[in-house]
Amino acid sequence: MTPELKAGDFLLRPLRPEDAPAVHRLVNDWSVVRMLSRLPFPYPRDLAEKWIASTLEDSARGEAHHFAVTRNGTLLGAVGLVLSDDRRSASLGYWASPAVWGQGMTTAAAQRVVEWALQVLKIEKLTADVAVDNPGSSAVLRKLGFQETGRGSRRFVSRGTDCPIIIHELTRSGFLQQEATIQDAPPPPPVQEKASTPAAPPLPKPRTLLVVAAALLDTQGRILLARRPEGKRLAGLWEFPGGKVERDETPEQALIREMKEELDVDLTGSCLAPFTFVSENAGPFHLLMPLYVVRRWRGTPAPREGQELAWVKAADLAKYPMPDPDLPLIPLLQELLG
Ligand SMILES: Nc1nc2c([nH]c(=O)n2[C@@H]2O[C@H](COP(=O)(O)OP(=O)(O)OP(=O)(O)O)[C@@H](O)[C@H]2O)c(=O)[nH]1
Repeated sequence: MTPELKAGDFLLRPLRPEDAPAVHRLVNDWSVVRMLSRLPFPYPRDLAEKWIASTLEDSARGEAHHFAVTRNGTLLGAVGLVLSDDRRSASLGYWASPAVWGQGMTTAAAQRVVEWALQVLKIEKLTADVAVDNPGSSAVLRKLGFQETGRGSRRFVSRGTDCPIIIHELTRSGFLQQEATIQDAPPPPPVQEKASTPAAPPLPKPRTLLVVAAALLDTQGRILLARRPEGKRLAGLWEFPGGKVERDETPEQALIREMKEELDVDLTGSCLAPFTFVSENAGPFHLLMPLYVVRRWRGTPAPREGQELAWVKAADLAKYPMPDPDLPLIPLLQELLG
């Protein structure tokens, strides 16, 4: 199902039947509809209703996810993803009310949907087509890290003719690389007086981030997972509770602090059994994450930071989308608890 996502001031949510008047008013505008290949102009009201109904069916089947972009309850545009049959790639599309053009809304909303698609749906490749006379839309895609991969032509119903288009693509690895480059941009190289052999482009500098996490096990051998809340990096993914080790803290002290802050449980004096660790590229940093197994604690885990909690059987772990670095932990926990 299509979730609710936050992007700054904007709430992205599934479309609803009652959005039809606003969708019709915003799309039935030549400056908007001329850039959307499949829609006629004028745009009839019943098409808005049919489109919204189809987005709900597609979402229930997991074939597409369309989001209404709203601010303070007002619908201002939409962002959509249509998945391929094998669910490994998707095409991205969007439109926005001209009243908010140039304010960064489309970039913010599309960026959030792209992150969600790559991180939560684990999509490998996103594509987007843009009419050549729509440079604003190409600029949005470039800001999201898309690259032009080709040119083509497509029939635009509203214009009654074929129009040249630019095909753009963003791969999951390209997205991760971009995240790393933005956060760890190395200083510019010193200017060289004489050009010798051309220097290889600088590799992003890996910064190792030490994060501790715990697999809290209940008496039935279920593991506690927490879902990262909207607004945090990797929002929507399930992970082992924990957090960054602060300066002057041991990993165990950090774990006790994080468990108190996040779950209001007290691990003081509990057996914190080192189980395994993650050492993986995690985009903007290299993640080093010791994972402890903890079977006893004081208190009942409660979501103190707006996260959702779930007690999950080892066999069901793969049903909960997790950050990529966590994936190798799943079979290890299944072996421990199997
Ligand atoms: N706690 C935890 N973090 C994980 C896991 N897997 C994983 O990639 N991470 C990453 O490790 C980093 C941990 O940072 P965090 O945001 O939880 O740490 P924190 O509680 O100190 O956060 P704060 O800086 O927002 O207060 C995040 O980038 C997170 O995505 C996991 O299983 N558990």
